[in-house]
Amino acid sequence: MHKFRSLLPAVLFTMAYALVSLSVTNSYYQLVLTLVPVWAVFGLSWNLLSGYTGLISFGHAAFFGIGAYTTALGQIYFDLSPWLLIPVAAMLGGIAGLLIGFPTFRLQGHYFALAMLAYPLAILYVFEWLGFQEVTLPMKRDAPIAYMQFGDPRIYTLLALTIMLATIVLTRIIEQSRFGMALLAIKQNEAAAEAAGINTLAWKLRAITLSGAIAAAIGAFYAQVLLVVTPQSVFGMLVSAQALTVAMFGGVGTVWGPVIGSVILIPLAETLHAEAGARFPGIQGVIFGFAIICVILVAPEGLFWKLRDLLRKRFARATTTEVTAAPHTEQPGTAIVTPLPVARKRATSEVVLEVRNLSRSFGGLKAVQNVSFKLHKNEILGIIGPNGAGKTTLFNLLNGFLRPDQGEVLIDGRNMSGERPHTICEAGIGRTFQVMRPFLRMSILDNVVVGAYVRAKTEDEARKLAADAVARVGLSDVADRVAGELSTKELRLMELARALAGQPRILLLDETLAGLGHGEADEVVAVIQQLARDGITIAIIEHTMQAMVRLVDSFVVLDHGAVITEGEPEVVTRDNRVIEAYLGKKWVAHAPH
Ligand SMILES: Nc1ncnc2c1ncn2[C@@H]1O[C@H](COP(=O)(O)OP(=O)(O)OP(=O)(O)O)[C@@H](O)[C@H]1O
Repeated sequence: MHKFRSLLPAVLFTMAYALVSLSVTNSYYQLVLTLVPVWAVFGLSWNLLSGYTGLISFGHAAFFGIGAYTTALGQIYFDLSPWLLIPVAAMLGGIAGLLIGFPTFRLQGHYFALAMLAYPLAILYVFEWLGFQEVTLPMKRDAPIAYMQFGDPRIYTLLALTIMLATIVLTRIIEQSRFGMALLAIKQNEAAAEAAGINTLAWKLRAITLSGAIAAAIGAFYAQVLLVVTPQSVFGMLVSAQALTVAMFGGVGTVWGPVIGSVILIPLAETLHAEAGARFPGIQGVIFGFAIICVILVAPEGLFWKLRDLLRKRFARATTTEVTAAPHTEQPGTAIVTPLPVARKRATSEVVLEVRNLSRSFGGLKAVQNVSFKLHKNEILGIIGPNGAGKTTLFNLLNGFLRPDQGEVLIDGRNMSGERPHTICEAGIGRTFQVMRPFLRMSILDNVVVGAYVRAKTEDEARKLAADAVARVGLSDVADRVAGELSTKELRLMELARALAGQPRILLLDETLAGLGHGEADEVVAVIQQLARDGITIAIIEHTMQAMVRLVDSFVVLDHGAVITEGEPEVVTRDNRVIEAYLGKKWVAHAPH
């Protein structure tokens, strides 16, 4: 019911648009009315990949053009109906997406955007060499319906609107599913998403396949509307720019963005082209360029988000008095805190994680050298060492962010070194980060849901696991707040909950107490102790020893990438090599023995 209600504005908008377009008789304006939903769908296809994952594509014309030529050539050479050719175009667009995505997703950020630029340009020249400079679709006056060649141009508008509504519904379904959540998580922090068990490459490939299919389908329909296809008009730079501009102008990462962008920009550009195109050729390009500059300056994420933020601020101001007058509720994070110290299951002799001779260098720097240790079930192991000792690099090797140059990581006796982070997460290892990696625009609960997908089969199960994890760290009261508004302590607890939601057997905590005040650190320590009591095995990196001495069962001490000693806290804290590594040689003489 809720899902249906969220589609209501789109349905009402489409119906109103259809009513307006039915009353227009001028064929030029009718064409403009058809082009608005056409470019909106193209923008929606771009949005599905770039708006949700943040991987900007400058080359969506590749898919659009493949679709346009499929329907044109399919009719010329095989006399097939566009009703069949449009789905075929979608399939070819999807395959092209997969083929393009596989090599190109190896690149990040600007490199990805630039590589995407190359595809439509390359295909454009191939089509020119092949002699498809200007392809005119054959006229089929005898079977206009079978060949989608309607005498009444309003039918094209209605068809374009139907495709637009279908794309909006599809995007909405994706948004509210594990697919959409995975894409948003990738956009905000790909490494954190991967560590939380999301197979980022697989989701990105699904996104580009679907995006390519939609772009090709609408390209095929566009060819059918214009009845003539040239390489420039479907593979050209302006076409790719059009997808990007309508989505960026209207708002990225929302179904409304491309629709708003199209409704405003397309009639503007088309009217100017008709009125002044003869005197100022390429005036559309100028309009799109100008629109991009305006958006970047005034509303970098697009009109939709700017308006939404303004409305929210106004609404928040109107309700401030009510909020301050509300009765004081308990502070977040306090409910679960129990006094220290507490009895828990002692570490057993069962080894759950074994590290054997692990090494990793960066150029000439040996960040981790020949490190070996064992982590026993129910143990809390502290990994300490001065700045640059190799602690975080060690965790990155354990959870698959880095491949070791040498050595093995055995989880329950199985060698997992070199596996991808989401696979290691699936095997039962959760982790948090020294520099926190929240998904800032998402609520606490949604942040944690992302971590639950690795275990949950259904959306409901994921929500339940996430709610349990949020309760375990004491954040239930603030679960709906956006992560960007949280304090350091709440963010640390949220990261802990995200790792917990995947029901790990082993947790790797990287400086979870960093940046916390004294009382706050005690609260987080209490949560960690509770997790250990619940049977989770923990390895925790910490810079300072004080907080750790009362928390851990044993230490591994690193210096210059190598283990200098290991053992119980009482022994390790008196070790001369440890004192020397932390305080320097001159302190060794004064150290109590
Ligand atoms: N990706 C990288 N490329 C090059 N050098 C790196 C890289 N990552 C880490 N290093 C270097 O490896 C060494 C170990 O770094 P690491 O971050 O693992 O230490 P750490 O013990 O976690 O330190 P800190 O307590 O300051 O976080 C440092 O000298 C660091 O500069």
